[in-house]
Amino acid sequence: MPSSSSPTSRQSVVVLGATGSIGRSTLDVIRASDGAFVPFALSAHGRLEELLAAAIQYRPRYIVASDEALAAKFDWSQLPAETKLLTGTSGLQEVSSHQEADIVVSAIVGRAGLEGTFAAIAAGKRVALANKETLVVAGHLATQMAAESGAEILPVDSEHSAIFQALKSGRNSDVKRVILTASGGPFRKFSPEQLLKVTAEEALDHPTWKMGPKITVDSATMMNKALEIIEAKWLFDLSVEQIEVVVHPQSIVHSLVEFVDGSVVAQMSPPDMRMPIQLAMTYPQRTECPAKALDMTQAFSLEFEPPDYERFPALKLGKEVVQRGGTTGAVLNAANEVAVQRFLEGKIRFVDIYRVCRAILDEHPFELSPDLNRLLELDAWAREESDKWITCCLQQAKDQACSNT
Ligand SMILES: NC(=O)C1=CN([C@@H]2O[C@H](COP(=O)(O)OP(=O)(O)OC[C@H]3O[C@@H](n4cnc5c(N)ncnc54)[C@H](OP(=O)(O)O)[C@@H]3O)[C@@H](O)[C@H]2O)C=CC1
Ligand SMILES: CC(=O)[C@@H](O)[C@H](O)COP(=O)(O)O
Ligand SMILES: [Mn+2]
Repeated sequence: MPSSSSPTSRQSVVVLGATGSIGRSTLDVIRASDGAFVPFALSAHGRLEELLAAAIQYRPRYIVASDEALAAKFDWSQLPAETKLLTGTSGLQEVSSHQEADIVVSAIVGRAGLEGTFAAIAAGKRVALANKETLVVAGHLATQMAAESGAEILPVDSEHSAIFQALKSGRNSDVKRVILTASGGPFRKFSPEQLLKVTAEEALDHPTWKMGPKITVDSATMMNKALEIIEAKWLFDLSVEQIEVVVHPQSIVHSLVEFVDGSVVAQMSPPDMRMPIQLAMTYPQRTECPAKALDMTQAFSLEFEPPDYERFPALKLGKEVVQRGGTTGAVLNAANEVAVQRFLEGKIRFVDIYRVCRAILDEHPFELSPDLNRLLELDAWAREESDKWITCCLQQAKDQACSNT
């Protein structure tokens, strides 16, 4: 069979978060697939004009406007007759578990991605998972449910896609460790003093990837790599000792796997998410991709350096959460989502993002075996506590106590 062959039958694709960075790249992949993939349902939250335009272009069976209040005010008169409008979380769940949906691309950002992803897992779908927060918050429940339902969780996150590919070189029992690459973000070379003053605009200027604002700030704090350590644990059933991080500023080597014989297998491609998105959809097949391949006729260099845990303390939280488990992932994720948002609003400093996460993790009522309801309760609790902590810190800053630390 030629390597550029398309999947044998048409696959109906649900794109949760179709208006985001991953969502738009997914639509590119679908467009380039020559009909091998067809959009079955598309969701959006705030960008309803874009959702409507996509409905007119792709004529999916469903669109989901997840913000019910916004959806109620929007003019849907141009919606094609064959496309049905659903709203809210129940709409996300309905399309993700629909019997005619083959693949669910989970590309909503943050905890908001959980309900749709869990519905897809429960229904036994192929889940092309970009929403790493599902595994950070509830990795033990998601993987257990997938084992029961027969759902396949295929990584979209570039590092995890690389590990998934490199693991094919040997037996899982012969893996010594996986090494996640990190770009180091825009502040890789900044001093602690410089980090005190960085702006949201600077944090949003990622050196190698164009992504949504939340993950871009996570890359700048290196919280993204902490979340990816947790994600790797659940995707590949690894112990904390088996996960390492190396800084690789070019974002060409997407990650590496070291086997017990000392051989290290890496996956390389230019930084373009369409490649891992497509692979998660076509696997085990590989097909031609709209993303460019590496040009090995040109000179280029690859650098690697150890991460600096002092300047980027958020990175330590990944291993801590893998070690402690239980409720820590849900609490860390919620505190981080709030802190990133407040940083983007100019309410707290860049360095305060870690401080909020540390404080809320330390004060939370730890439990070892929470169910999903309890995790979502703690998510809400951690959001409230994070905002209280920030308010208190801002109050103290007025007396210099916060800004001098
Ligand atoms: N971008 C990337 O290259 C990578 C992203 N990821 C992960 O993929 C996920 C998406 O990231 P990215 O595409 O960058 O993010 P974006 O911010 O670009 O897009 C987020 C998407 O989620 C939707 N959304 C936002 N809030 C809600 C909500 N409360 N309920 C339902 N939908 C909502 C948005 O809708 P709308 O725009 O209409 O408001 C949008 O479609 C994240 O989990 C991220 O960590 C992982 C690896 C790489
Ligand atoms: C594209 C992707 O997978 C992102 O998660 C990316 O890795 C972020 O870059 P950092 O390595 O800077 O976190
Ligand atoms: Mn990544």
